[in-house]
Amino acid sequence: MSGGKRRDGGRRESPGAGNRDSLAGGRKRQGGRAVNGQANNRGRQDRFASGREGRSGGAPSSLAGVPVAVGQSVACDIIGLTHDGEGVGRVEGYTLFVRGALPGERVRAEVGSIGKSFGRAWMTELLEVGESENKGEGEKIRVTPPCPIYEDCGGCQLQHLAYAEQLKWKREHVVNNLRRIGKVAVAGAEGAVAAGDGTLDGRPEAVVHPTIGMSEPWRYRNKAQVPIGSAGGNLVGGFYEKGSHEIVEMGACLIQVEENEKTVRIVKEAARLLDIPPYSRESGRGLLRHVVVRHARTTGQRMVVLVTNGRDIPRGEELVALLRESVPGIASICQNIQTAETSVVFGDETRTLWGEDVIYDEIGGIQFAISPRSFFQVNPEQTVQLYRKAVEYAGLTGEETVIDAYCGIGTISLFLARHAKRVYGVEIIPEAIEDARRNAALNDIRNAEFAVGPAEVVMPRWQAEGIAPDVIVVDPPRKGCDPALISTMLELRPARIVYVSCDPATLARDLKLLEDGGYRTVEVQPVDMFPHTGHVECCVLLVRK
Ligand SMILES: C[S@@+](CC[C@H](N)C(=O)[O-])C[C@H]1O[C@@H](n2cnc3c(N)ncnc32)[C@H](O)[C@@H]1O
Repeated sequence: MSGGKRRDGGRRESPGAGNRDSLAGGRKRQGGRAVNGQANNRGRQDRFASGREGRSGGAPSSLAGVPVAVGQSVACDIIGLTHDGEGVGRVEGYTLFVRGALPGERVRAEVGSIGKSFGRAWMTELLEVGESENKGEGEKIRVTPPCPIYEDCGGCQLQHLAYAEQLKWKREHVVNNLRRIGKVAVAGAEGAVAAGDGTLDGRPEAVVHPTIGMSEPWRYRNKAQVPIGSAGGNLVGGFYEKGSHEIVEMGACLIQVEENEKTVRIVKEAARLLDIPPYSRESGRGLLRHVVVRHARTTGQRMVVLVTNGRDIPRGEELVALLRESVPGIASICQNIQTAETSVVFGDETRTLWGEDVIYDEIGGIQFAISPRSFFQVNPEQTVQLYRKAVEYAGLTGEETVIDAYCGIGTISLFLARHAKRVYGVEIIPEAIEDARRNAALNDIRNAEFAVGPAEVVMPRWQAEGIAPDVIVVDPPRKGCDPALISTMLELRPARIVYVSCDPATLARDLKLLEDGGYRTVEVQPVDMFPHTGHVECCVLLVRK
């Protein structure tokens, strides 16, 4: 498989890489090395033009009171990093988000767009390298991204940041959100008064532990969701270019398990061979929209889901036969029908074209059946760490009643059930609850029961039925918990709440509500479920005051 297309005709230098002395000894001159080719800059400028804040084409290139203009080359100090991996720069007090720059560096950047409160730019030269607090031999902040398509692909944001620094940054990102949005008293937080007795500004401190990372942070994803389109009349499938909906052909993805890479390649080749028309976002025509593949690490089973813009697949039987013949370990071939003009991947209807309607995997000694649309954590190695932490924070003795809200296919519920008297799981996707029930039976777990529906509706019903949980576990999607659910949790008054979150900002917002409602944040464990991306997962323990 070929690598993705490059705009700059080759791998861009990763400035600072290899300059060990300078990292240990603070800032050093780099001699103004150029890092971006002109062609690439133009591509970036196009993308900036579509940004919300400011314009690079058509609109004014300067604004009253803004110290930089579009197209201007400026030197700036980088003082932070956004979760999109952009360096936060300052020019005369004005904020510039600088793509490619890292905290502690001084860079030259070309301004792509400006607005009243901030602008966007891309780094053209590294002027001074940053300083690492990890001063071990050979440790660097900036490293050369190993992925050949990193600069163009929107999937990873932090490959140019050394892995140890990523873990450190993720913890800081969590701390900052808890402090700024959640007003949580975090041990070691700036601006608060630590009394040295475990209190901060008179409040007990929450401890945010170092991020649990991976020893080998590559090839971890067990699920690939690949958009399909066409380029030059050919079917392509790969990734959305950074900041756009243009689909670029991709051969390799270094955070995917190789099995998924191979499965996707076979599906694309088969679709080309059989002339299955790719979907076009612009016209709304064509058939194949997405190829979703999963690989179960412990059983080796593979699943293919063809997301199509309609029910009929021309030469569908031949396609299934080709996949059965060519994909090792294939256990399930499904079709999901999505005809809406939307960026939502799955439609409501899924049917099995061949094999089982699920594949099976195992985490921490528990078996799980996984359906095409069910949520299943994508990094199995780190999932064990996360779930063990959730069980530890739940502090179970075997006598407790536990509610697991947003339970998916019952993963956390079944981990908890081994240590609790009774577990109630609730989840909005019916197939996921079917899986959860099947999974409980598969593992002979009889003290867990599951309900379908919005957690914010089902929990008050349980409350009315007299279910009184000792512990509530929540693991909501990125938008966090529904306010009605938080209110019910506060009324139910469990001794402990364990909050598993994939978004530190919404987590912090919800912790504030829970703290205001009588709970105290005790411990926060960040877990790196998604190395090289800006995402971080957290497991949080709250206790009733
Ligand atoms: C981050 S996943 C967690 C799943 C599960 N705890 C796990 O670890 O596999 C969030 C889950 O919440 C479900 N969900 C989203 N909104 C919901 C709601 N209002 N009520 C119940 N479940 C919801 C999603 O379908 C998804 O399965």
